[in-house]
Order: sequence, then structure tokens, then C-alpha cells
Amino acid sequence: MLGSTTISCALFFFLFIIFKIHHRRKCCKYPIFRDYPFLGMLPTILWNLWNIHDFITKELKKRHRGTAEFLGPWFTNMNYLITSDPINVHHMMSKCFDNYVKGSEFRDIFEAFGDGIFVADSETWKYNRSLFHSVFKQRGFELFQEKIIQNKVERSLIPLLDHVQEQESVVDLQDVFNRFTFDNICSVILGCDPNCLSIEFPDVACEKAFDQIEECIFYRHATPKTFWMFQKLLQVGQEKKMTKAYKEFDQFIYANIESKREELKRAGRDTITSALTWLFYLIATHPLVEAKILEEIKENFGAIDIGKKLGVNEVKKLVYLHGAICEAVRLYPPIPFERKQAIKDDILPSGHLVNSGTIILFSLYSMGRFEETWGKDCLDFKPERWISERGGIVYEPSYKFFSFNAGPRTCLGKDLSFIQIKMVAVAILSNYSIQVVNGHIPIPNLSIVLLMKNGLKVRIRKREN
Ligand code: HEM
Repeated sequence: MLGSTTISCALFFFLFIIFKIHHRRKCCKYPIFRDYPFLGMLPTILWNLWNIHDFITKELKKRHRGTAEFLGPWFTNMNYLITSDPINVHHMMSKCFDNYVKGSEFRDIFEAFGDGIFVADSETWKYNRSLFHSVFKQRGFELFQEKIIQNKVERSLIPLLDHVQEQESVVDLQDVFNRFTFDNICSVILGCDPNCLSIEFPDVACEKAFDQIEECIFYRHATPKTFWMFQKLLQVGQEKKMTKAYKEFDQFIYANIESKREELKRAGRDTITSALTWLFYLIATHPLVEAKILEEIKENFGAIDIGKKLGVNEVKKLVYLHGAICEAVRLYPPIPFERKQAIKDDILPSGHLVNSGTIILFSLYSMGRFEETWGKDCLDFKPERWISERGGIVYEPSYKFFSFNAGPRTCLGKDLSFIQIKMVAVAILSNYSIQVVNGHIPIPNLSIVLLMKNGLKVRIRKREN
């Protein structure tokens, strides 16, 4: 009797597995990886996690219109449609904007960002957006930023770099930029400068805590929700780190202001740090580009002495430098992937079916590296790409150059970012030459902001003006 029950159960189990495998194959017309029984496509992701952005790019390039489906382990909701097709981006970010939202699962994953503009949808988002818009688009805000950055460059950045070059020591430029942008954002939001950028390189617990939060959010994308919720309940693994970091970060914020501003910190600090770090890496490894940037600075402003500070209006004239920044954020987008969820069923221009509730992942990293979009030299660092025959800046539609998002949710800090990056780049490049330490290989980190895992180790030398 027991024997026949066991056999029936085993048969039922076997048939269930066959049915499930068959059903998943039928539903998933454009798989990105091999779909293993029970574990789905997760093993391939975990195996290649160390190199995830390049790996996904390579796989997407082989798929129809750079779009494919990812199925997570059985009985989880971890199913994504991944795309890097600009026409799909235009469809979801602009044409059918109302059908693609951040959604409640996004808010769960990004809970550390509270209910701010980055996670909000519909009316809450509209309200937040108009609030931020009214601040960022004021001329006074631009000038306020200009003053803060000029002060920071003159009083902290230049003295620190002078000190480093006198000592002939190696410095982590990414750490320098992190401290610079952290001081800057605290000055803007909190009205006080924590002075993290100083020759003592003080330990800043709050800053590290924020990096930790971003790393944990990245892992939540690569883990089934039930799994990370369970980890959170038991307070183990990444989730334990997340809670600790969150407490530390909150202590700092509450000690300084009453309302939380995590979202602005992500916008204003990490993205700029990322853009500056990759930009300097690319410039340091492309001497011809460096020479052209210096030439442009010289042509516009003559020889620049250490104390000379360029303002908003001056840096706007630097077209070649603008092209170099566009190239840096095209090849290394500070936010390497984005996520949306469909409200209703839809069909994408690429022909892929979207069911209500489908989660879409946009690989911004892959989008900057597609030959169909950027041509055969898509992997080259080529600021000339952004300069028109008449010497102006080439305009590329945001659904193609997606690093600052597209449609109604386009980044509100885009113009401000170019100004900040240019001011810092001119101050450094006109005073110092940068050499990446021999053998230092920049490895992208695993986080929601694309930084270098081991920083950017460089030596600096004073320029003979
Ligand atoms: C190189 C620098 C930057 C890059 C590449 C960048 C990129 C982006 C991207 C991709 C988004 C969409 C994020 C998402 O929806 O998940 C975004 C949104 C946003 N960014 Fe930036 N950002 C940069 C700098 C800044 C700065 C300096 C600020 C302001 C101080 C800022 C303010 C915002 C705001 C407020 C949003 C939300 C817009 C909305 O949802 O309506 N960003 N940014």
C-alpha cells in the first residue's frame, strides 16, 4: 500500500516537473540564459555576478533587438524582461509612460529611500517633481552651487592634491571625489560642511553606511524577494548589513536635519563621484584626449593659474570637455540599470510581449555599448562623437543616450552635473597630470551606482604652466 502511494507521489512529482519545464519554455519565447529546473536562470547570474554588466551586454547583443527574458527560481516572482533597445525605451519611458511605473516592489527594495522622488509614482511623484524642479531650475541655485564648488576646490581640493604630489604618494581619486561630493551635498542640503575632504582623510562612518545600503539594494535585485525578506526577518547576511548601515546613516541625518534626504544624496553625490572617477580614468589612459581638453581650456581662458576659478558661464563654453563627459557616462553610466513595472498588458515595438505586472530591467550599461546604436567604434572613448561640424554639441535623443533617463522622469540634475564635473575637471587638469598606478585595473563594483571596486589609484604631478 505504502509502496503504491510512494510510486504515485513520485510519478505525480515527476509529471509536475515535466509540466513546469514545458510551461516555462512555452511562456518564455526569448530566454536570455539556460533555464534550469527549480533554480531557473539564477545560477548563470550568480556565476557571472563578478562581471555582470559586461556579461549581460554580451548576451543581449546575441538576442533579438537586445531584448530577452529572465526567469528566476520556481515559485518566485523574480521574472524580468531585460532590454537595451532604444525604441523600447522610448515606448516605455515616454509614449506609454503611464503604463510603466516604479511599483510597490520597487519601493520595498528601495525602502531606504523612504517615499521620495526616486521611488514615488503618480500624484506623489508629480508633487515631488514640481518641488525639485522649482529649486533646481532657479538661476540662484546654480550660482549657489557655483560658490560652494569654487570654495571647495580652492580651500580643500587643491591643497589636498598639492599635499599628495609633494609627498609623491599614491591617492585613491575615487575616494577624493567621494569626499568632495559628500561635503558639497551636505553644504547644499544641511548648510554645514563636514570637511571629509582634508589631508587627514578622516573616517566617515555615514558615508560608508550609504555605500553599504546601495550594495544591499543591488543584491536584492539578484535575489528572490522571499529570500531577502527572510534574511531581513532573521537579520543575517546582506540584510543584517543593510539594517546596521541604515541605522548609522539615519543617526547622521537626524543629527543634522529633521526630514530625511537620502534621495538627494544618491542623486548629488554618488552619480557625480562615479562620473568623475570614470572620466579621469579615461582621460588618464587617453593622452590625446587629455591634450585636446588642455588645448580647449587654453584657447578659451589662456594659461590657468592655481587660484583661478572658472564659473558656470565659463565652463559652459567647453564643448570638447562636454563631449568627454558624455563619453564617460555613455560607457560607464553612473546608474547602470533601471527598473519599471507594467500596469497593463502591452506589446513592445521590438515585438516582445509584456504582461501586466512584468518587471522591466533597462541595462543602461549595455545601451551605451551597442554597435547598432553607436556604430562600429561604440567601445572607443571618442569625445569627437559629440561635436558637430560647426563645433557645437551634438544632441542625441535621451532614449538613445539614456544615462540621464528619458521622458517625463528625466534627471533633474543633468545640467547641474555637467557644470559641477567641468568645474572640478578644469581645476584638476589645468594644475596636475594624472597617472593611473601601474597594474591598477578598474573593476566595476556590484551596486546600484557604478563605482570602481578598488577605487582609482593614481599618482599626480604638478603641471609646468
Ligand atoms: C552624472 C550625474 C548624474 C546622472 C548620470 C544621473 C542620472 C539619473 C538617472 C538615470 C535618473 C533616473 C533614476 C530612476 O528613475 O531610477 C535620475 C533621476 C534623478 N536625478 Fe539624476 N543623475 C545625475 C546627477 C544628478 C544630480 C547632481 C542631481 C541633483 C542634485 C540629480 C537629480 C535627480 C532627480 C531629482 C531625479 C528624479 C527624477 C524623477 O524621478 O522625476 N541627478 N538621474
